Amino acid sequence: MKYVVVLCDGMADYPVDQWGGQTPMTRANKPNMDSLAQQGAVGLVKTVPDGLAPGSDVANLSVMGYDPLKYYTGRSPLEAVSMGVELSPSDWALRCNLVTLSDADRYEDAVMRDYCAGDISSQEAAELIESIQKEMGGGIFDFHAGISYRHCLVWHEGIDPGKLTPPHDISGQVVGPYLNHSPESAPLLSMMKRSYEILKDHPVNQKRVAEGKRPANSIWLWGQGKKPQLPPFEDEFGLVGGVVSAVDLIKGIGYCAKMWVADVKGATGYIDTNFEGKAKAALDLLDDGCDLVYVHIEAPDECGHRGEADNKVRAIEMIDSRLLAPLLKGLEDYTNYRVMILPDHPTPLCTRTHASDPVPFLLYEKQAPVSSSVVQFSEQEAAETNLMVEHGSDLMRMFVSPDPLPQV
Ligand SMILES: O=C(O)[C@H](O)COP(=O)(O)O
Repeated sequence: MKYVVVLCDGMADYPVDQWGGQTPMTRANKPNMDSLAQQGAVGLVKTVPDGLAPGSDVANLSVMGYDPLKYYTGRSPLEAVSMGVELSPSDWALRCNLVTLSDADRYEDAVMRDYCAGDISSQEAAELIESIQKEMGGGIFDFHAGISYRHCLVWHEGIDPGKLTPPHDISGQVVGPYLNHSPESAPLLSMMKRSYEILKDHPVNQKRVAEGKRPANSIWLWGQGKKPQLPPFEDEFGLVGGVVSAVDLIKGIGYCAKMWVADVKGATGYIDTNFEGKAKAALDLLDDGCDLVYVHIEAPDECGHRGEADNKVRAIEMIDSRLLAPLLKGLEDYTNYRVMILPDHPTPLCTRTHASDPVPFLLYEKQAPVSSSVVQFSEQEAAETNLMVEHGSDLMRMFVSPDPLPQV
């Protein structure tokens, strides 16, 4: 038996008034997902435990079968592992976004124009992070360049700085009320403010502005944590697992769980990603010996954060036609296989950030189709089956169990 998880980050949403109550999932033309839902077990799963903030870190740990209440130690340390950044037990890792702030006399009065600095390229970002490291790193702080706007700060012998707000939570808002002025966070706030002076006239940004692109004129620090300890996936589930993703967060979880991690050329974390390449990488992992592969697609989440309604629908349609279709075709080489499809959390267009609502899932087995009343794979139809998985980390056990899939 082979197992494939297709994790459509942020895909769930709320009914959109301008669309007559449709959600991106019901508006999208996704015949492959709908066909699997018609023959599979469909329900809702609570991926974000009460008391934890909704994010892909917590939610994907759940879906991978790791209870976040037991294993979650912060977002950035997971990303740091994927970036090859060594963390000692006394190090704190923080996510370091490159963001676009509006011009303002005082840093506190600036507006968060863009949490992703116009989707800055990794190459441009590396030059900016190099300048930041040169001016502010090398002592107890070290900056490490990652992918696009996503980077890492290591605070050696650091402390917990307290509440730090993700920049994608405050798009379009004045940043002042969201800055942490505590003594513990003081060195971080000081570096954020100083970064504006380092970056605002940087040649990379001067060129971006001249090209009509948004400048990456500040770092924004959040997602702090310490080195995680995950039991190997194979020890937990008796299966060799693999991960396909464009983003360090998911690859980092894979590395921490001792899973195989693929690198896909052209995987971008946005709607211009290499959908077909991710499908091929997943099939290659299965052919090379993985029993289970976890394929993560970031695009619907990014479209949600950016309020790009039509692009979010397109992202779902491209997952269905350019990733799921070739994946299912390749899986036909196996006598039997199971597929699980779900988002990790909603990223509603109306809020442009994450929500903790339970999300729809489908479980399908080639040789054991389930008679289902479901017509479309959607938030509403998943709620109507009354199949509810209260503890998200239980879903993986249901998926890989030798027992038949639940009848709904
Ligand atoms: O900063 C990022 O990578 C994303 O905007 C955060 O969203 P995610 O938690 O859904 O990946």
